[in-house]
Amino acid sequence: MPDAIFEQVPAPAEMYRRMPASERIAATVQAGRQTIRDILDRKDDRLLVVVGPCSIHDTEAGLDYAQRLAALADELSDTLYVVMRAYFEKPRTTVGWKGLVNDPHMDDSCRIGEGMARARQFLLAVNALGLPVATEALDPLSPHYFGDLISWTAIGARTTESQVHRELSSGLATPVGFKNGTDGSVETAVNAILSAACPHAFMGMDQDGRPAIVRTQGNRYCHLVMRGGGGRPNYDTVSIHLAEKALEKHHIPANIIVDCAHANSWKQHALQPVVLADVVNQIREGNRAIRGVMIESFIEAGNQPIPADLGDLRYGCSVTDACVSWPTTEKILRQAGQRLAGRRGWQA
Ligand SMILES: O=C[C@H](O)[C@H](O)COP(=O)(O)O
Ligand SMILES: C=C(OP(=O)(O)O)C(=O)O
Repeated sequence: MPDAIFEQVPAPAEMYRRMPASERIAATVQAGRQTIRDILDRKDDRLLVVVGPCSIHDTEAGLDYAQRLAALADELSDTLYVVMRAYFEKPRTTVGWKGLVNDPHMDDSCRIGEGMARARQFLLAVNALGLPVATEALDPLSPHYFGDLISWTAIGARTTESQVHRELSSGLATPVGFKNGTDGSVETAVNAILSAACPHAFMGMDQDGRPAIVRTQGNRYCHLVMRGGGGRPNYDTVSIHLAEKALEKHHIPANIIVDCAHANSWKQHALQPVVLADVVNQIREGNRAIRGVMIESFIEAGNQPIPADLGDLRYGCSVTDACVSWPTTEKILRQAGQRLAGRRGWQA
């Protein structure tokens, strides 16, 4: 037995009963998943844009952001397919706040049951706006609690090499983007895509919270997310070209999403617009592999440490990685939309 203390939390089925998804919400999720599959299958030539805060710590500010984003998504829907980034679980390099699910009160009380419920409530509210949502799957049990409300999943750079996350991805109902490793290794993500495409059997839990053997069918909508690493970005033309070749070598569709943040911008939020503009240029120049981009954005630019008194938190400002502000987000997405407008069929 592990040397640990166990506290019970409600089973996923109980949370579904308390917070069910309406038909309209379920339709938003399904439409989100199908549109992303169509983008990956090159049946839809819009650019997928996964954009939103590095992490959700204040659901009120998160919803304020979602309302702004829903309007912008509508405005740009001819050329961009916008999905909100809503990350509730943060993989840390060493230690730090692990996100709303793990510690919803940001005080190390780690009321994980409450965190699951708050994440679910938030996802219901965002999907109710007609805005589909993307998240990172970190804890293998979390998708049981709110996976029905997610349209796109990321596996992070720190877990792309993990068998547990590859198995999990093989059974997710969403397209899954595997990040390249923190050392910049694309091979790690290629191996993850190959693994997750296959059926797996592993230990997990059912919706009633009972231990269960999980048997999956394999997920054929896994793809590569380039986020830079090993001390350098990898969104440049040559790196993208080499990644395409690595995918083709393994007969994997050459579908790439470029993360404009993280090592691609040396975690400097002010560089994300530069990366985005470069990627849009590559697409205008004829690149067909880049199907989407990721941007870390919130209401206020930058980030802030978590203060001892949470009353001192700055509204709408990230408590994890630095984000571009809302005005910058509007500006750069409108520019991307304009630069890609009239180019329908460029990727088909
Ligand atoms: O996107 C978020 C961070 O880059 C990731 O969680 C690692 O953060 P850390 O290095 O501050 O722990
Ligand atoms: C942790 C993240 O990214 P990465 O796994 O690329 O570091 C993230 O997108 O929040």
